[in-house]
Amino acid sequence: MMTEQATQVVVASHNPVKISAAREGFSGMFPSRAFSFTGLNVPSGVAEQPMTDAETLQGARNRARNARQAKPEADYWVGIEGGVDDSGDAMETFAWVVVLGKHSESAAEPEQMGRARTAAFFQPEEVARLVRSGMELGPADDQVFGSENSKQHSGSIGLLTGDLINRSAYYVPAVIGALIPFRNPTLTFSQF
Ligand SMILES: O=P(O)(O)OP(=O)(O)OP(=O)(O)OC[C@H]1O[C@@H](n2cnc3c(O)ncnc32)[C@H](O)[C@@H]1O
Repeated sequence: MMTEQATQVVVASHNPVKISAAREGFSGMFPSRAFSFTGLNVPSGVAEQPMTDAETLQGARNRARNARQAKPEADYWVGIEGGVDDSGDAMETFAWVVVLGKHSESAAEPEQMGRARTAAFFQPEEVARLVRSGMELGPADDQVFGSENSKQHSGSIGLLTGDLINRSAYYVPAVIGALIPFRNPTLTFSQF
């Protein structure tokens, strides 16, 4: 009997919160399929701390594309980029998720892709001030909360909610959202 090969998903990061969010999102959307997940460090092509919505989306897209270039034999490539936007009256925090599917052989076939953004929340001024002065959000959180490497555990959202929602759980709905075009292949979603 032939054993079915697991569908290979490359997550463009070694951050365990991103890999576990991808795992939950894919298995939730496609419960009957077997997946294997690999983390891969690739350039995001944007600043270490993206400061606008557009830069954050660009980082997620670049990560997914660079992962596809580095591991073309996989089936899906996932770029997750956390960012902030300080253009309003306070510093908003969110992340973008971009999922790319296998390139079709035919040039006429559009690229398979999906994107979604997390919900947003606002940083307290104590953290925002440090980020405005050039610190990344992860280290700024650690300084304010006295934590260590929180970006790979609770994340900002976990520190601010007493872990009611941690960074991984916070990313799961956006991974699910980015998989909508793959779950609805007969519908048309715009390219980006
Ligand atoms: O190894 P990579 O994949 O780069 O993981 P990262 O945690 O550095 O993540 P990002 O590049 O996506 O995020 C840019 C910076 O913003 C921080 N950040 C973004 N969203 C965050 C969140 O929800 N909680 C904690 N830190 C966050 C992050 O830790 C970085 O310092």
